[in-house]
Amino acid sequence: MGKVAVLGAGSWGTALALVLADNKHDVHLWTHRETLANEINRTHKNEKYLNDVELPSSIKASNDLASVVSGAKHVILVVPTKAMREVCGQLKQVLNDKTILTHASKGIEPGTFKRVSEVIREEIPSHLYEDVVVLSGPSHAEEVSLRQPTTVTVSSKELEVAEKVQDLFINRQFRVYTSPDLVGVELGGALKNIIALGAGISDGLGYGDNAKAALITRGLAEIARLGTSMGANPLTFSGLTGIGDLIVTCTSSHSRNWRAGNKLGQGYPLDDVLEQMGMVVEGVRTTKAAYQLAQGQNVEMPITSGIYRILFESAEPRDVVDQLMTRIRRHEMEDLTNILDEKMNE
Ligand SMILES: NC(=O)C1=CN([C@@H]2O[C@H](COP(=O)(O)OP(=O)(O)OC[C@H]3O[C@@H](n4cnc5c(N)ncnc54)[C@H](OP(=O)(O)O)[C@@H]3O)[C@@H](O)[C@H]2O)C=CC1
Ligand SMILES: O=C(CO)COP(=O)(O)O
Repeated sequence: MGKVAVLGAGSWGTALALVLADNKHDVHLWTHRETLANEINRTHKNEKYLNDVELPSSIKASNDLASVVSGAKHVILVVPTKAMREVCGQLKQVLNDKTILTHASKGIEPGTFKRVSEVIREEIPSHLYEDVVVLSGPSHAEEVSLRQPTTVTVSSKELEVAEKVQDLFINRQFRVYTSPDLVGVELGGALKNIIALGAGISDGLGYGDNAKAALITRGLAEIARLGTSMGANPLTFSGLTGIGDLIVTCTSSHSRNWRAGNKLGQGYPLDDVLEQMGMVVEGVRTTKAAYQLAQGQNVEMPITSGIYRILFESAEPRDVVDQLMTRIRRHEMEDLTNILDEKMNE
């Protein structure tokens, strides 16, 4: 099997490195911290991000980006969305061979409203890669690292390239599907983090399963509304990278977005919550991006707007729930049936 470079030794990068090592690839894991690289090579653990999980010695960690990517047929980018431009800037200096670039990050950039694959394409000259692929779906690192059954989807502009990434990762515990809808796959993964913050807030306030089910279904409706306005296929949101990821993130205490929301619902201030997490909470930046996008495109996203007000305008969570519950009466499926009708007539 060939050499694969995984960039980002947080929880998800380390878990994906494990899947690749299980598939007998030659895995080189890059971290920007020399101390962490040394610790992983010495202890075969990544205590901070995946405590207790034993890493095989076939995973070699390093903070030397050039040596990590040298000769790698595949480069997997798994840093937080916020760090993606910076890491791509470093990567383009050291990429020599034409590789397949896959990212597994979930976010949208505030200000530019770019999806992660668009950020990568902007930063890395196209002669350095065959295609940019996204890997997304309901997949907490903690469960993947225990080899518990997990399903994800890969997508790219060229479906054959996504199929190569499917081959790279698929195994008996990690089932990989393909999708031609790159936009829908990336947006589903990014936008579900906003709703997961909301589910955490709801739980933190002491509301029950009814409220959470409402957030998941009405959240999906507004994800599909924004996603479709950006060119996604609405059906993608009923798949693994839409409702699948929404369920896993809104209902699991593994989710950092849910955990952060839960603390907010209990009344802790955002800055304190983020500091205590020590891991990335992508939903915060993506809420800002989605809120701005929705305003610009005139797309109605009441839950996202409410979460934006809690995060950035110090709105009281209970007041926001009250406002959501007393909005003007609507037909439940109004916008989704309109979208589907339009698609059918295309
Ligand atoms: N965890 C999960 O279960 C899943 C996560 N994802 C997505 O994967 C992406 C990464 O998340 P995850 O691994 O969980 O995040 P973590 O917070 O666990 O780890 C992030 C890693 O990125 C590193 N990093 C941060 N900034 C930079 C930088 N400027 N240059 C280089 N490295 C940097 C961090 O290093 P440092 O220690 O120095 O901060 C850390 O090693 C996110 O977009 C997330 O949504 C997707 C599916 C599942
Ligand atoms: O995307 C994830 C699972 O699919 C992980 O979600 P969190 O970033 O909220 O932990």
